[in-house]
Amino acid sequence: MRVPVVGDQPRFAHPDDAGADLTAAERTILPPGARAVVPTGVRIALPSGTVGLVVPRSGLAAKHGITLVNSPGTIDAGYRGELKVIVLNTDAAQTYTIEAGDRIAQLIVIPIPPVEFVPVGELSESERGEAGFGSTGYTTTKEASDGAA
Ligand SMILES: O=c1ccn([C@H]2C[C@H](O)[C@@H](COP(=O)(O)OP(=O)(O)OP(=O)(O)O)O2)c(=O)[nH]1
Ligand SMILES: [Mg+2]
Repeated sequence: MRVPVVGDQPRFAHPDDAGADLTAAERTILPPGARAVVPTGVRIALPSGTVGLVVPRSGLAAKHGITLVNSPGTIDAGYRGELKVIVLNTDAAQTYTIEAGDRIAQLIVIPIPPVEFVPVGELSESERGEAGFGSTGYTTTKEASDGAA
């Protein structure tokens, strides 16, 4: 799939990577617990029938506690504005500084089917039914009776 881009990214670090790296266009200082909307300076035109998902980089998350507030961020195919990354410093003590040019997140492009929501009186039955929110239990030792719905 070819995706028109204005700007010099996103870039795949390896040919078979799912995520293409997005870089910060400006320096951003993140004290503990702070969030910021970081511009990337890039605009793209995703093909109809696809969505872009902005997801965290695991290295930044594991080493510095940097994640995304809205993970995954949704890039609509029709969006032509600048891609922005809403970063969050989850570290309790360390300030983290993003420098211009740093890779701060990655963009995954996936196909999505056309969807139409159709009102009906009743839904079809399924094995799960309405059970959720931990209904199958949490660990091998805790049971489903732990307050799950
Ligand atoms: O991490 C993100 C998330 C979104 N966007 C851009 C692309 C997306 O198509 C648009 C709208 O995003 P979303 O639908 O998540 O935000 P909203 O709050 O629902 O805004 P809107 O009312 O414009 O849909 O903002 C980004 O640049 N980065
Ligand atoms: Mg929206």
